[in-house]
Amino acid sequence: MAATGTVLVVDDDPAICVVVGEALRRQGHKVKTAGSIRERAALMDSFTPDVLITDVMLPDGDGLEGVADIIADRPALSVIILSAQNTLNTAIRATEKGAFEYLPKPFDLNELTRAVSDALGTRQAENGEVEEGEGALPHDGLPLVGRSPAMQEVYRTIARVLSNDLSILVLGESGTGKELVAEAIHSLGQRRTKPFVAINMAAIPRELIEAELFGYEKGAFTGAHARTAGKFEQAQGGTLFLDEIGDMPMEAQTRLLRVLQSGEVTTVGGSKPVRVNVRIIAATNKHLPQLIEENRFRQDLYYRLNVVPISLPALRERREDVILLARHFLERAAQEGLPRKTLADDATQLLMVYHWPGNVRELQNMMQRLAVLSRENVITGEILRNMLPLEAVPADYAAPADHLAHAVRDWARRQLGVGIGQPNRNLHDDLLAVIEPILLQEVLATVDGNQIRAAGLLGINRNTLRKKLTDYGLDPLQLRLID
Ligand SMILES: Nc1ncnc2c1ncn2[C@@H]1O[C@H](COP(=O)(O)OP(=O)(O)OP(=O)(O)O)[C@@H](O)[C@H]1O
Repeated sequence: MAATGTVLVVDDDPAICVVVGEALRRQGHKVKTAGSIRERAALMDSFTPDVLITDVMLPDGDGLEGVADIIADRPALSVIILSAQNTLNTAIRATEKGAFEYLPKPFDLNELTRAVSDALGTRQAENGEVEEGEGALPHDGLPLVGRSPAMQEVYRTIARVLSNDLSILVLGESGTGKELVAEAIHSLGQRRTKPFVAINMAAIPRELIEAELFGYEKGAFTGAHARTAGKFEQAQGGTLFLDEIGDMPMEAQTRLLRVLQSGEVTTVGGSKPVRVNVRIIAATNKHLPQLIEENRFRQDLYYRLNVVPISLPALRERREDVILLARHFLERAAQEGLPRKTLADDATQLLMVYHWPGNVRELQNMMQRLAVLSRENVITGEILRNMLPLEAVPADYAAPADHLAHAVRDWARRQLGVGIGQPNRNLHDDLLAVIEPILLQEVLATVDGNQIRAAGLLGINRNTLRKKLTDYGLDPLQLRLID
């Protein structure tokens, strides 16, 4: 059985307290939250947590101060430090204070829930409570992976809507995770014990949308053999996810608006309205204001749905998440029993340069394909290139060193072709005369003309650098100005 315990979360950002608190509660932990050192101290008088998660920058001081004393008082307590000051210094300080784990902000919720499970597992193992082989704790944290600033913004908004029923409009290209966000809001929110019902407007014939949404009476149309409840009734008490709302026909929009205003649904062919209580989350990859202008979407419905917008960034706009996601999908495949695969450096490079028109869905499919089909356990750039559709590799893609190698080969062939057989060629020095000044210029410009630092970066001594500058006629002071 997975270890559960008591956790105190200290962070002055209420959104973080809510999201972290909910994720941990879902795993069966008992959680309390505090927003300052003072509140932390007050709570710790009456509540004995197994794990303390604390931010460093708190409104009334440094969250790390006092941690060593707390640990001295309660040796069984595990402390996890969160910090937005992602410096080595903070990490070192956290370790010196005896923290069990240090997580730089923005952090991945899965990583945090895993750290809590690990802390509890270690603690119980030390106390002899865990039987052999039971140490690995499953972590079914939040399904959303990503730690880019854009995703942190998404997490914050999700946290703010969990305790209310405001309508939400999720915007983003296909495959960015709109449905996943809707599911997360439902499963973490106050309606989680009730149904989550999804309907995709683009996947249903236009003439059937109203019957699907609002239900129909027996005999309402050919084939309507019995009264059938629509998605609204099916979602009673829970959440209704209206996917691809931009594809909803105008007539259905009018009817939807009426339902949202009145809170009552009347089936197609029926006359007796039924009261419904559902939270609406709509999603679209279309630009609704444009559709409004073209009279294809009702403005009043737009306002009704767009109470809280959540914009999901395209994957190419948050490249820092690509590798995290790729590893997540490979790990998931491994947990499903497929061979465990890792990514070689040149494979990660390739994943980072690709523009992902199909967003996270495309990345997920690609990783699943690799997990199933590749015979190698380490995925190299070569394997990736062979397995990807041709258009997956941009035509101009090459690692920077490949470009240079190509240019040098080209240069050498030209030089050898022109005047071949001439004695006393000095190709080595000629090549250096082409590339060396460029290297010197770039390095000096980066360090603002500072020759000591430039020599350090180049790995040559300062006198050698000065001599080269003179030989090439380069003025370091002017190089400061190079952009
Ligand atoms: N941040 C994420 N972390 C983990 N998995 C993700 C993430 N975003 C998307 N996915 C996965 O990618 C796939 C596509 O996501 P989803 O269906 O939610 O996208 P969508 O924006 O609703 O797409 P569409 O507009 O085509 O309906 C799903 O399998 C989902 O689980």
